[in-house]
Amino acid sequence: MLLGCIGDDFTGSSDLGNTLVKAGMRAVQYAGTPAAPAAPEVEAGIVALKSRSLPRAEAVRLSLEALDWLHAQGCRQFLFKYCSTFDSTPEGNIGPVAEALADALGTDRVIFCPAFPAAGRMVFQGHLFVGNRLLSESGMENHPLTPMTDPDLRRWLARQTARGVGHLPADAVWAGAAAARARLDAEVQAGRGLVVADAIRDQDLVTLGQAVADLPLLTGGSGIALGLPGNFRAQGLLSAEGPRWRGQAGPAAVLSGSCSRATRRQVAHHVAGGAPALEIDPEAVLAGRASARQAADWALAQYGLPLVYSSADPEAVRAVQARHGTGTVAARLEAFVAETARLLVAGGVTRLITAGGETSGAVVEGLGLASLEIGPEIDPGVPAIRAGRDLVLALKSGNFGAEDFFAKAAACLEGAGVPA
Ligand SMILES: Nc1ncnc2c1ncn2[C@@H]1O[C@H](COP(=O)(O)OP(=O)(O)OP(=O)(O)O)[C@@H](O)[C@H]1O
Ligand SMILES: O=C(O)[C@@H](O)C(=O)CO
Repeated sequence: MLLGCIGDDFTGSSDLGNTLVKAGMRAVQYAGTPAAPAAPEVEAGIVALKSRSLPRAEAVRLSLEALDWLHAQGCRQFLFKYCSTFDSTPEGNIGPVAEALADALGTDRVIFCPAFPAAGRMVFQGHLFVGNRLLSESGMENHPLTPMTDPDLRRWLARQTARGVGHLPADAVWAGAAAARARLDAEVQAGRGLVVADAIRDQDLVTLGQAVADLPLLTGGSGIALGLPGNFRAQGLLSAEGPRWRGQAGPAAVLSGSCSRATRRQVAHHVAGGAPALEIDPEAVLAGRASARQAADWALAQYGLPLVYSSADPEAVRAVQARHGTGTVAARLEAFVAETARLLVAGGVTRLITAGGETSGAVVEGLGLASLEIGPEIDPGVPAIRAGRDLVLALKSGNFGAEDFFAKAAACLEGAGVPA
């Protein structure tokens, strides 16, 4: 294993796997830190944690445990993957985890770059944009767990750490890898070792990857990995064969707990197209009036692509959270969706599509899946995944995917459009 990655959620980790596989690296995603060694052919290992919304001491502990395992697999470089919308609270976890990893690896310089231009995320003048809106006006200000109310990443990161936060501006990145590196080193000299880097195009991310090729740690969204396979290839370290993947026939279903704008549009599109859809009322789950058994039985009885969803608009989410507490609602809905997934797979579903990072994490953990082989891209940031002999998955980040994502994913998982 060459590259060791730690993802702070499950969909984000598969997004990173997608970037690496597209660039020709063999990537496997692990659900938590594995107990056993990795298979020898794995070139990039991604330990997916569900650490984005945990108390920060726990997020740090889990991340360091993952680092130890990746280190033991022989990794030469490490990447901490967080969300392209920098999802975190003023308490963390991005700053504290990055600091702990940097200390463990003995480095005093770390770049932070969530840019993912293909999904419309760009960093300029230290500010994060989603499409042509600032992060704080993109809908992310209403996120159920990590509302992002400040688009200035330097200011947001500074709230999470006592260390100096610096900036690597776009003009230094555009001047090439050597200039970008010189600017990074200058920031470190000035006492600002945690450096937010601008990037608005894929090429900027490749340049950044080249600029930090010799550093043990980098952090960012999946885009920050764009240049890394090239770095390893230039050293003759990658297999010429590249990744392999095969599709899977059989019944399919969609589970969505994501309340993000893109998911809500996908749910609306699916429903408007007349596909079978079952809305889950969180109040009914909390009161024990809706059960996973009922939801799974309903889905297993449908023709076409059934969708079970609790996705709701921000007002409805806030109302239920105010009545029961954010953590309680999330925990109960995630347990519900995990149990539904178990029953669906036990009932014969072989293609499972999940929407939402926390939701997908709950499903993968609930199904007890240990390692996921990353396959071809369905939509930017979302790959097809093989999770076992008969089970394939698509774990969709809340804000990713076109309107017809669910149907498209079901077709891709079956093998449509996938090179033999
Ligand atoms: N109707 C609802 N009311 C309140 N909370 C909900 C509702 N439906 C889902 N949730 C909870 O909201 C959270 C949504 O987070 P999740 O990470 O799954 O989606 P997301 O934030 O859109 O995705 P991502 O993290 O990939 O951006 C989950 O904890 C989920 O259980
Ligand atoms: O980076 C992203 O936007 C995604 O991979 C993700 O982490 C969303 O949860």
